[in-house]
Amino acid sequence: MECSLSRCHSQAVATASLRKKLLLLFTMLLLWGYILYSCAGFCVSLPGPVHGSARQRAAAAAAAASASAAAYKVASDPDPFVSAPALRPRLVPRVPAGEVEDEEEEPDPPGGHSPRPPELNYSSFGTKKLPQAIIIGVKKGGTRALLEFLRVHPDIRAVGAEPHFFDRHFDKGIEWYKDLMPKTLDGQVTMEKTPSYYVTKETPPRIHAMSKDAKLIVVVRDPVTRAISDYTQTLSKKPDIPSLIDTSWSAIQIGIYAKHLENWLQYFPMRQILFVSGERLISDPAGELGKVQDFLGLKRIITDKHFYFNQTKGFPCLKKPEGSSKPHCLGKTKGRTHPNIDPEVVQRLRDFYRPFNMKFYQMTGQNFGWD
Ligand SMILES: Nc1ncnc2c1ncn2[C@@H]1O[C@H](COP(=O)(O)OS(=O)(=O)O)[C@@H](OP(=O)(O)O)[C@H]1O
Repeated sequence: MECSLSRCHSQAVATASLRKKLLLLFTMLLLWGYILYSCAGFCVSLPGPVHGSARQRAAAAAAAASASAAAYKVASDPDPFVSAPALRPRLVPRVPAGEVEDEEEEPDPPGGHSPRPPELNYSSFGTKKLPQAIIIGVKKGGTRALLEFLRVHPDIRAVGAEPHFFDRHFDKGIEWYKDLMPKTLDGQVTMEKTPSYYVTKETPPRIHAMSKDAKLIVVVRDPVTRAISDYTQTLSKKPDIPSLIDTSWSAIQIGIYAKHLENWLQYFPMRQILFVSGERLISDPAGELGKVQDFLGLKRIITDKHFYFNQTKGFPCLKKPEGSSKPHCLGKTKGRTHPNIDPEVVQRLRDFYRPFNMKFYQMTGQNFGWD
């Protein structure tokens, strides 16, 4: 079909302008799509200005979600504070050494990861990895407090419940274990805590076979107080436990830290094991957390400003976990009132542990001040 020169020209101009408009519209659509895609994942609950790369921001958001989930858990606890158990001086339960210890009383729900509101679910990001760092002990040392405090760090992702893979579920295979872990982005550290690992002979070679570079963290506490804490927990479940000090009782054996350390040193060098003071974790949580962050090769993000001392609970709590404005104390099974133990019994325990403590100080090069 023919057209006049001027008509053809105006048609050509109209087509070109329409093309331009369409191109502009398409570019805008693309841009909006990109912005929406980015925001859907990362913008939902960033707690405040977060600096750094997109990856760091994503990591910060993931940690915020984790901390927030922990706060949800505590908020749903009907009684966040302790109640005094019956006093049972002189009683120490007798349980054969090596018998399976009871579970932590307030793990996260089965399935491992902390409960997390759907809009804060970042689990689709990253990949599951085997842990690079494990809190291996000790039972009643303050392991839950350490893990919950560490979870504030944007570069730490941890499974909430105790997996007990290397001591109880080893037959389930390494893939089962890996599948319990939360997804992580590059540069984030995957962690778990199972306090019974420290005293289980099979565990060091098994962890070594998984990774000879694994970083191991042990929260140690005065073995006398630790034993009483363990006893208090057993008492809360079985009020009729027998009354005797018996050094073969596993709760007493757990406190012979030097003996257990020898097993670990057959597989791991001392530089790969960090000993956290359970006492300082209470008196100076930020100081202990500083050392742990250094050990893990992470920036010191968790500092004094994250903690406050809750007078009612008598323990430090998280002031404002990232992603939440609610303070976060551990639940009622953490920081229980201990029964009054006969001073004679306490003295016997002190005397029993003294030489093992000295050996432990010597092996670690640290004086924990328990005597
Ligand atoms: N911030 C904070 N809040 C509450 N409790 C704290 C805290 N820091 C350390 N602790 C001490 O942790 C003790 C329990 O240790 P674990 O978490 O290792 O216990 S368990 O082995 O997992 O059952 C627990 O022992 P008990 O005092 O005997 O209950 C506490 O003394």
